[in-house]
Amino acid sequence: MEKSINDLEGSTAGVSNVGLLPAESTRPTWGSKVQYILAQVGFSVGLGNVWRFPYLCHQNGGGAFLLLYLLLLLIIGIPLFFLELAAGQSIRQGSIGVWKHISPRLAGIGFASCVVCSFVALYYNVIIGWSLFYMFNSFHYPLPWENCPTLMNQTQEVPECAMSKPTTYFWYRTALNITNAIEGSDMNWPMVGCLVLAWFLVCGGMIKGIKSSGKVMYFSSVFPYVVLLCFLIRGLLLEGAADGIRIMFTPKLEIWGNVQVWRQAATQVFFALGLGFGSVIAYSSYNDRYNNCHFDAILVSFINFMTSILATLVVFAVLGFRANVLTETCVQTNMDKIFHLIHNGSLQQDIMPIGNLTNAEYSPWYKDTNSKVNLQQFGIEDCRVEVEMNKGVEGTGLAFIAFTEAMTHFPASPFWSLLFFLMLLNLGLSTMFGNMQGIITPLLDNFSCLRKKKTTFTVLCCITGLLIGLIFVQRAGNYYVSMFDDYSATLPLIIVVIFENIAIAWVYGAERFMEDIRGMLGHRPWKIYKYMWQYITILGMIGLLLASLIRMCIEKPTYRAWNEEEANEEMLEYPPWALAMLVCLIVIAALPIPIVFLKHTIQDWIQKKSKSYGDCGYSQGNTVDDITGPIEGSTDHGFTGNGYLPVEMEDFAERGKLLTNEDIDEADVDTENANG
Ligand SMILES: O=C(O)[C@@H]1CCCCN1
Ligand code: NA
Repeated sequence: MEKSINDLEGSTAGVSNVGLLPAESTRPTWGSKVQYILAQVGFSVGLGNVWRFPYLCHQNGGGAFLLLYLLLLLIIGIPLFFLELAAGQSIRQGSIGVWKHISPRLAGIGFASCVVCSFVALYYNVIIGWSLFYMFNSFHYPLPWENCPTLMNQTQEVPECAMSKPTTYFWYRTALNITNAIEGSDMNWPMVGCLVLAWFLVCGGMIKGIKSSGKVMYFSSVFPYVVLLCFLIRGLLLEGAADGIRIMFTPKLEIWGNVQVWRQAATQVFFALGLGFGSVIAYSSYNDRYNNCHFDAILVSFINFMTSILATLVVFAVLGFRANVLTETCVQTNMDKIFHLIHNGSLQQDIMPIGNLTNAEYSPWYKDTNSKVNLQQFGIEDCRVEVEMNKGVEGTGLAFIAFTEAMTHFPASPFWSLLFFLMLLNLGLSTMFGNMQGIITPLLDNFSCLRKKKTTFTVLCCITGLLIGLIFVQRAGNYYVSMFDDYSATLPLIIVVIFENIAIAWVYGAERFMEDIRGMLGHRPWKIYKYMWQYITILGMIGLLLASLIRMCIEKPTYRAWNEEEANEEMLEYPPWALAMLVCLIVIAALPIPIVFLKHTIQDWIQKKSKSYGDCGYSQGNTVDDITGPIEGSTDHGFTGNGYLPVEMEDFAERGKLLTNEDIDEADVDTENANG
């Protein structure tokens, strides 16, 4: 997709400036609608769908979480996704440009988008690195996570592995070589290598573009679905898979009362669609002006949602299988205990069930017997698939542990494993390209001095990303990934999107925006969107923001750590320095918004002052009008004064709309020169 944009940028020379709207005729457009949709899907569908969504679902009540997610997708996700698509398409600029266009004071929203995007890119590439690590390890037969390694010169298994599972051991010890807590700064050198490779791939993709045309894109977007489907079919054939899926779809409605679950569902909506990243805006800005962006919004959201469901089905099928095995072991252990107790006379012979109990029969038998004889006092416990389902598979490792486990049960397991990690690589890289575009494009647009050294700048970005990314490939790196994932990809996103929403619905004007969209679509979009943007999405997000803030204040933030000695996960509190770091993440991401706002407010104030003192030295950026020429008022949708903006702002909006990025940059430079 990068290629198409770059190509288009190069091919604009042949397009003549017809009519009075130079910006519209010089702006490059996508080669085809399919290409554009694939690019949007490629960016939005990513590791989050197979790695983040299933574990959130698993953590937060399965089916009930799914319903909640769908609800929030419909009332917050789609309206805001539509808003970003429409804004990009009508204003036809990258994230910084769009918000600057609405008001220069709001340009900070674009910078904040860039910061959030960089934070995500930093840890996202680490996950790609993990995938590469697993991919390389898939070339062994049997797979290295199939059996526990033995202690040196002995037949005994490594205790940490024997006490957990080979897949868990491989993840925590072999891949991450994780420390017991977030403290400690040893490097995990094999992972450093994988991260270098991951950044190398991203950098290569960014510089060269995807070489062999659209065909690669068709492949890279279809491939993940084929792999997921194969895995689903294979997964469904495993025993207990149906139970897993049944449990997933059984809504635990009580979680609807938990504000934190709402918060997690909503942030996942933002993360999945890429709201607030700026990449969506950048892509849609290359659209034809009359493209049906409402249809796109619904289509892309739908594909994204279905992908999450598909991935979750696979994960839950596998979890069900795993729970089935665990339950079997549990039943066996307890039956052995009962047998011994009867043998030494502690229990009556008649409670012993006749024949072997299946997993499904055990629990009813247990309940029935327990009401007659207190089995618990003998240390005999209930065994239920539902309970086993929740054991030990939470947090970021879920997909890696669950999937790797599944693959060991397939014939030709290394092949499947390779396929799976190739798929992750595929999903991750296309999203990383979108992310990098979300960082690099607005910066190049905004700082024209960088534009001549685009390649150097791209390489520098990647190297910086790699260097900062080294914190994630320490032995404690996984804990930083969780921290970034929990805090930098959540609260700041909400803040950015709230401001985006306010900027369009209240600064620019929802009615005006609706009219703009009418101009693009040919008909007015459903009226409900207006009310959504004006009230519902904003209130929803403010509620979310408050929920997140309150949680941060009353609840000590914790993280899931691996304890080597106990071979078990435990929740630990962040040390003070980590808390400080976490707060910094949020503050740094949100800071550009007030800074730019203040900068422009103060500048305007100074300008007004100097004007009222009759200072003629200042030219109010009128150079822009000279560039663009007259405005075609009648066919111009919405930007003619209808009282929503203060006059100066409206003026700016009018001018901005008719400019190419280059013009705006020149105008900025001119203004700055004039000011200086
Ligand atoms: O769900 C994902 O993996 C991506 C992350 C970046 C934004 C779009 N969605
Ligand atoms: Na992707």
